Amino acid sequence: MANASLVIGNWKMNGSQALTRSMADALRAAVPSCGDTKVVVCPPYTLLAELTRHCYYDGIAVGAQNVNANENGAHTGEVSLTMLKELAVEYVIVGHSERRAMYGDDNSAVAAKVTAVTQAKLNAVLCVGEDKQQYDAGNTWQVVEQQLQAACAELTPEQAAKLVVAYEPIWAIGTGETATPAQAEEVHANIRQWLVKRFAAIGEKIEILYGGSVKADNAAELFAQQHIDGGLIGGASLKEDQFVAIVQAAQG
Ligand SMILES: O=C[C@H](O)COP(=O)(O)O
Repeated sequence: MANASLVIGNWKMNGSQALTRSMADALRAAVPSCGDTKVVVCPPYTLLAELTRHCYYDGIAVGAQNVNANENGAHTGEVSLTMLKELAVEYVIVGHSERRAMYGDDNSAVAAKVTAVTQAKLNAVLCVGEDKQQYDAGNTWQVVEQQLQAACAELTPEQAAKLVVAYEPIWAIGTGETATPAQAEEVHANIRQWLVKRFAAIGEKIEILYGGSVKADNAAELFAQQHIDGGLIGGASLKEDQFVAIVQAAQG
């Protein structure tokens, strides 16, 4: 049994055709069979086709970092779910804190995206998490609960089966400052309780990932926590050796 069932790399606005190929090769060589751990790589849109060409085999899936909830039409610069599906994308990150803070993804936009992604039968990776000020004020759970409530307001249990939740304390993203395993575990346990209350049996099965400065040297301890089902990895997912080591820590 793996320590963690899902590891997702979020390249953000980084990467190249060359990194796409070398990451695919590194993962293929180091983790030829990912066993119980699913590995997903989310590069920028422009690299999706290249990644699909190199990674389209069991165990490694392709993900996108965002999507437009509309089906098609006059939305200059946007990308639809149909377009992502044509590239064999299986996962879509929704509501990342960087999009919430810089690109206007408020709770209602996030809810529309989660609904659209799960309706299209892709996996929506819903990001939630508090900022430093909210953390210092002791409001972590209040913030996370509000984000969950807003994003899941319209979801049916069938759609919830395609949901993944990523808890990412904003103060730990790209800062090198990580929530301790115990801190993360406490929030994850609350998220699990909330999901079960909201979606009954399906809530037990929704994967809950931790994100925020996960590296090769802290991954195993985080993944060992009861309610941490895997990781959403930023910076370390751009380095082949780091990302492979994190996947191996997930495999146990
Ligand atoms: O999506 C990934 C998260 O924002 C975590 O990023 P990080 O691992 O660079 O802290």
